[in-house]
Amino acid sequence: MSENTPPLAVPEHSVESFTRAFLRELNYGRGVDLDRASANDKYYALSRAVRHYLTTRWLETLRNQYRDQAKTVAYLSAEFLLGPQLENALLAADLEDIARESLANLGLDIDELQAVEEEPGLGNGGLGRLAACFIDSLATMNVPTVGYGIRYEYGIFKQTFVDGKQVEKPDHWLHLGSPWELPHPEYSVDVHFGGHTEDKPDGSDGARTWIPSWRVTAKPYNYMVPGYRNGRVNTLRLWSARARHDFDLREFNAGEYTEAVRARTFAENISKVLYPEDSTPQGKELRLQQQYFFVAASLHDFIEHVLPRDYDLKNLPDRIIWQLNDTHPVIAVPELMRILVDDKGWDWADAWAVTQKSFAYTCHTLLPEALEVWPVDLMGKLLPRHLEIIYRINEEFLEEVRAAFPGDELRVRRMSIIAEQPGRAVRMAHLATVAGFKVNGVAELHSELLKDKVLNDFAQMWPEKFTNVTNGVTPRRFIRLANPALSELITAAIGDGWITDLEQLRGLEPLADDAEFRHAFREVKGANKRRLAKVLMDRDGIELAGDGMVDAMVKRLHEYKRQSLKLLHIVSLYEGIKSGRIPLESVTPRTFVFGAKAAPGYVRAKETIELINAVGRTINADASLKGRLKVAFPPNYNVTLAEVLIPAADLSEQISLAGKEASGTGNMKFALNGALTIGTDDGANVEIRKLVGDENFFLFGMTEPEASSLESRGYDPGEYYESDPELKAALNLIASGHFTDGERGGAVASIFASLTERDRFMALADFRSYMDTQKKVEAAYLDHESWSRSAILNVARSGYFSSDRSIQDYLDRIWGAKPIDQNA
Ligand SMILES: [N-]=[N+]=N[C@]1([C@H](N)O)O[C@H](CO)[C@@H](O)[C@H](O)[C@H]1O
Repeated sequence: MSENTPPLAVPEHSVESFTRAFLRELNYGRGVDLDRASANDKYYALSRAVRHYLTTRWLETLRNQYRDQAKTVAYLSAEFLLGPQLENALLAADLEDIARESLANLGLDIDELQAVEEEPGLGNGGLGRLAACFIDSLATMNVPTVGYGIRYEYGIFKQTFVDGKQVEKPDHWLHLGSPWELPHPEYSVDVHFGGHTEDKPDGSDGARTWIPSWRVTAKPYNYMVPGYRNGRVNTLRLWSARARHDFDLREFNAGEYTEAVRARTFAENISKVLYPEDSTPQGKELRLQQQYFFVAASLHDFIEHVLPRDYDLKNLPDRIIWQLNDTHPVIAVPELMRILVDDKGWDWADAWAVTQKSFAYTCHTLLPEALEVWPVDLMGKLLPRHLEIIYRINEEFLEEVRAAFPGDELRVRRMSIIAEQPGRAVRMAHLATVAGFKVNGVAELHSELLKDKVLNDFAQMWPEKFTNVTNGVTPRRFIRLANPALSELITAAIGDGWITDLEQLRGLEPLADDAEFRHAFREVKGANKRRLAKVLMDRDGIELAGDGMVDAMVKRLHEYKRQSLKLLHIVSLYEGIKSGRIPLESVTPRTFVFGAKAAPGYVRAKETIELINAVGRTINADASLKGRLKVAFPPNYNVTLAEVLIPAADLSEQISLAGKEASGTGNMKFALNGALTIGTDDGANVEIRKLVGDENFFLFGMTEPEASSLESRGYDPGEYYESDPELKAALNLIASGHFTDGERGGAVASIFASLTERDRFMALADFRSYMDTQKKVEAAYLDHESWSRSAILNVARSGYFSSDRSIQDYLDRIWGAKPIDQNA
């Protein structure tokens, strides 16, 4: 900092100074008076006032980062499901009470202003939310970090229900602008596409010249990522696509008005909208454009804008680690090779040596269809130079395979980065595994299955490359912000150290045996249920079963997650009551809460939503059930709703077929908020059960080995349908059109057929075990003391599932970056 730059003063932490900052932003920032200000004006002014308190730390962090040139983690992710920003900024800046009092003095209710915020829905589900939790932990743990992603103009669609069917609405989250982003057009980067390549006569080994045919401008928007009261504010840099020239005057003058703006719309399409698929990639060209767009801009930004001019890129791996969040950013590998060989004139071998030390890859799935492959024609048309580089990487890699496994051409074909069947295509997971120096799964079981099955050939060749880092969630958002009542109870008992050291929750274990604490714990859960009931009534006119069990299943709608199995439980219970098989008074009052978006093109998923709503409508309208059973399916499940729903739950449904859910993170959030889990031994459920204890977890269903051996033996769902009368009765009731005004076709017919004929994810095979375990749940719930005891032990023993612990594992096992104390 040059001597004549006066140090930036941190605003005083007082109601008076906060009020001044708020009014200054309102008057000078928004140009309005308090009595004429709109809700958005007040929300904007409030957000900007809070930003003041964090900006000084932000600038200090950036200044120190340039000064120290410390090793930085660059988290490359096509998705960041950030959630509401204001509440998190207030918490990080320790301004909650000050802001609340300051606004109250002005006759304003801070909760009302917070509700104005449109949450940035820049992600689909677990993968995007994990990225957001991780950058929160990296900042709170003082790790120099930059998150790189895309500033989609339209985030994940808004879900509405019309006659129970999902109807998507565009999520124009920026229509009122966002007070949390700072554009930096001066750091814009040109990103090229298309064209062809030519020899580079005097070039270094492997160098060629790329003649692109078109380009767009990547404009960066910076977002603050504040650490929790530690003086560090890291940066999330999201790129927005712009045409080089917004407007072509020549075209306009020639009267080609549409032509004049064509380039602009074309370019802006790249960051227009998030692809709404979760675990089933869209092979569309625009998707590959999006991936290359943000990756190319990010690499250029760091190498050309962050590193000192004369930085020797040979040392790049000591200065930055590029973490690849799934295969979406893997095109970064040939991009770095292109920069080093074509632009910097390095020899291929030197470039490859640095590239192999610069990237690490996190795989988030086990579903073969979720592994991205790009047809070579499409890659060759859009990124001709990158395809050439991938071919050479593959060539040299297959030489290595042949050397390690002489004569095993089948292995060579299996491992090749280029698939030959059904069409020639680039296997992005193979490219990531060949180039990455570390490959990790996101839960112990997942990482084992990656080594034993999905990437087994690679694990045999490079066993040391494979590791595991079990996912985690940030306790700042998912306990402290989402569940203030529980936070106060915990802090009163063990202090507030748990917020940044979640293992301290262990201190609660003895209190599980304390009747008074159990009572207080139930009071908190009860209050959270009443809060949820009010939100669902105000938001969607939905009623909960008065003071009953809240049984929640909230996650994307996907057949492997088995919302259909949950539905079979509800229908079987209902059928049992209606047929007299189950006495109504023996049924524990229960509300089945669903939250789930289906990818717009995923027909079976949308049919399942339709059927859940149909069953819900019938049950909720059935007076004979005396309100004992309720189905609540609030539309548009997102981070904001999760923060109200999860703290209110008693039972967490984690019922995927074993071997299909890589990890899950909702399961962790529920356990940390005192819900008991009914689940299979899948993903992170296995580690949750191990830590909380079998007696505090409702395990059911086949294990992964049992499921895969049933599959290999040939699974016939019809056998289960025929042999289990309760199952048959439930399926037949659905098929009869009972829930669909007699309609037996459409969703009813296709779901009945898919479950009784194919049932790829074996819902019918696990039905009996699930039903029997649900009976254990009912019995256990009747004993409130033992239930609360188990719930408290779930909280106390789930500290491991903090994303801070995940980040420490990444630091220890993969990154080698170090926390840098800002205040040192
Ligand atoms: N894509 N993807 N993968 C997922 C989730 N659907 O986003 O990533 C999440 C984050 O790793 C996992 O918890 C989850 O099991 C997995 O299916």
